[in-house]
Amino acid sequence: MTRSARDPWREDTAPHLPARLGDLPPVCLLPGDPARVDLAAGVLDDFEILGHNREFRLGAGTLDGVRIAVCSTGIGGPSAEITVVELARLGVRTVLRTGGMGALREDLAPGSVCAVSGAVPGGGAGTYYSPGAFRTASADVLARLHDQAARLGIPLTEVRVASIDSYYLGQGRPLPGYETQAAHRFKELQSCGVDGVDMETETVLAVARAVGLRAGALLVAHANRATDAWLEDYEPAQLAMLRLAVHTARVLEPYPAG
Ligand SMILES: O=P(O)(O)O[C@H]1O[C@H](CO)[C@@H](O)[C@H]1O
Ligand SMILES: O=c1cc[nH]c(=O)[nH]1
Repeated sequence: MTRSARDPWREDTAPHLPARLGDLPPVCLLPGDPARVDLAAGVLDDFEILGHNREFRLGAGTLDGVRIAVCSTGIGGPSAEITVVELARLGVRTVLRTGGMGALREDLAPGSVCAVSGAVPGGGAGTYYSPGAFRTASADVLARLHDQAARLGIPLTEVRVASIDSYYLGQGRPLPGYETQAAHRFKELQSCGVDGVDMETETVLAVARAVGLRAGALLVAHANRATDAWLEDYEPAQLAMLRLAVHTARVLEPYPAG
């Protein structure tokens, strides 16, 4: 069978994600790190890995009988765009990023679990979708995250983020010979009205909106850039975030197609 370069699906199989039409439930969590897909086995029953291709590791499990998928996006906007576009065509209706961030606010200690209300535009691949628009999380996803956090006793802070397709200079980390540029860049980030930085949320929210999906983002602070603190024992914080994510996914009302 000859594939179209413009639309390189092989019948019902996605070009990048290891999945075919009909494989996935309507809700999918989106960690960046493929290893976080395996961690989801700690918060879901009957968890199984469905496939792995490049940075895209895909699994699914259940909570109280509700099936929930987990698919890693890899790092940055380009692979996050691919993930959201292909998940939409595979029949997923709601995506929830479950990622890490660098907090910019001093009071967000490493390990803090944060619900994203929105992301400022301009940081990555999301730029190709509604350029200049502030990216908001779906209101019902945000509301359910707060409900479930209260029910589970997980402290939750609402944040705005910038997603930057550059971990080092773009996030103001100094490199030899680039110290002044990095310091300037860090000040720029501190003054753009956001509480944290990551690398995918903006793209996930922007692309999801464009392809008709409901979307939200839950981020855990892996680091605090204001206090220069780094969380070495990261797994418990990731598990708290994943626990909140799956309980939220379980109670979301179905999101009907366009
Ligand atoms: O932990 P994840 O979800 O990958 O998220 C963060 O960690 C990576 C950088 O180390 C970037 O992907 C960033 O967004
Ligand atoms: O500093 C950080 C930590 C996690 N993720 C990022 O993008 N930056």
